Amino acid sequence: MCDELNRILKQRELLFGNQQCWIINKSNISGSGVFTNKSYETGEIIFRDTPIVIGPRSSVLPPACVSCMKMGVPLITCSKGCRLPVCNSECENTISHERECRLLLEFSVKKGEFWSPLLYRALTALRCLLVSDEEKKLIKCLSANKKTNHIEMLFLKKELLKNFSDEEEQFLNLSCAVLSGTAFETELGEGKIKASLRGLYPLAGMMNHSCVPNTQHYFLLENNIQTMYVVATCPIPEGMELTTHYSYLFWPTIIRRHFLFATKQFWCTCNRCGDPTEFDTNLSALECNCGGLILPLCSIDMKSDWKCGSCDEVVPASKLPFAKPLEVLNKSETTSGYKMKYFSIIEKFEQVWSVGHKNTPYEALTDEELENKEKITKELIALNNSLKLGDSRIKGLLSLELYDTFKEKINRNNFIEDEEEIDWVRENAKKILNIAIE
Ligand SMILES: C[S@@+](CC[C@H](N)C(=O)[O-])C[C@H]1O[C@@H](n2cnc3c(N)ncnc32)[C@H](O)[C@@H]1O
Repeated sequence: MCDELNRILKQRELLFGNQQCWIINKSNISGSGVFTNKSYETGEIIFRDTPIVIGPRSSVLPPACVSCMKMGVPLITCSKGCRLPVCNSECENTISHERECRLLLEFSVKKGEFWSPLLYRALTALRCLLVSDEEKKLIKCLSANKKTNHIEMLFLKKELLKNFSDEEEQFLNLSCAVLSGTAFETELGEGKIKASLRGLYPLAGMMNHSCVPNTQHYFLLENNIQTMYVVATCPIPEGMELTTHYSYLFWPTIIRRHFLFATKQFWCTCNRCGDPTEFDTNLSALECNCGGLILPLCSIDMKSDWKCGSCDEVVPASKLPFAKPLEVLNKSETTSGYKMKYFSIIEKFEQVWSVGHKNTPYEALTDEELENKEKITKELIALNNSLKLGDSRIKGLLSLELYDTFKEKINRNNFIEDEEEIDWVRENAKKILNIAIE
């Protein structure tokens, strides 16, 4: 399997002019993974990847033109009867749309006056039928979600009158499972109005998950291809496995692990998940009535007791507020009366993203509010560092917020403790986010 993958991926890479500095090998984390062939510095690009297919996500989201993927423009129904939304006749006549349009017509799309949201949501899976034979082989090598009964198949069957052949049906089912197991979310569009898409990036899709990943990625539209760049977030020695993350990294262990299980069907056992204190950040802790912190005795055993580090109170798993951990995400107070320390972290993030923006622009802030924004932004950057997340995207965004806070302080001639820090923070944001900053 690794040999076949290396061969096809290498050929693909040459097609896009990259130089191979990675290899697919057996992984100690799970199955196969991507390994480096040389060492990398923080911020260095490791590889570029291009999607086998890209298109709408299967969930309910505002639609975009299926050709140019523009959102927020009036959409019309393709006049040839495929019932997909396009924004004008030019988009209706692109080569890529004509191919999928023809395919849909071959399967006899049910008649209808308007474009079909169901076909729109199933389109990315359907596009898998149109890829080259070599790319079909690649799809067959990628990790598939174990779930069956894919919603896209239901949508297609509802909107098409003709049946798929057994071979087509099997490949479509597999494509749905691979999309759900391996696709990356991405956005296309200008300004704030962006279409939410998913793309099957075969090399990046071979990277295993870690809650302390050593890479992050960003997308650039190059020659009309939504290209993914995978970058080192810390120094990576030659031969090391490259890891990415499939869950939000500031969630506490119990939530990350349940999320990974719900979406990708595995229980993560990385170093961070195995450490009840999450590298001394206590991000997972519950606040005890005595003022101490309650932590799991074994953080990778979902049946483990939890214990307060100050008063030694033991909370059995059955009394924990996590009967349904993912529901905890929507509540600030947990049902059993214990508050999660994590909620104070969410509050801080919310403050950082809102103060200085929208209803409270920088000019309207009091000096005290400005100081507070600086303080909590620095706290969150420190938390990023304690969690060993290196030059993560969040650190880049936080650095940008801190830089804007410093700029406002300079405008006001307010005291700045460490003037060199301003340049350092600006350079950090620039480097991590790959953007120009004045
Ligand atoms: C995108 S694939 C990664 C490549 C995969 N290892 C392979 O051999 O095809 C994702 C799947 O790999 C496995 N996986 C990834 N990271 C993992 C981890 N940290 N622990 C356990 N399994 C993991 C899970 O089965 C997951 O659904």
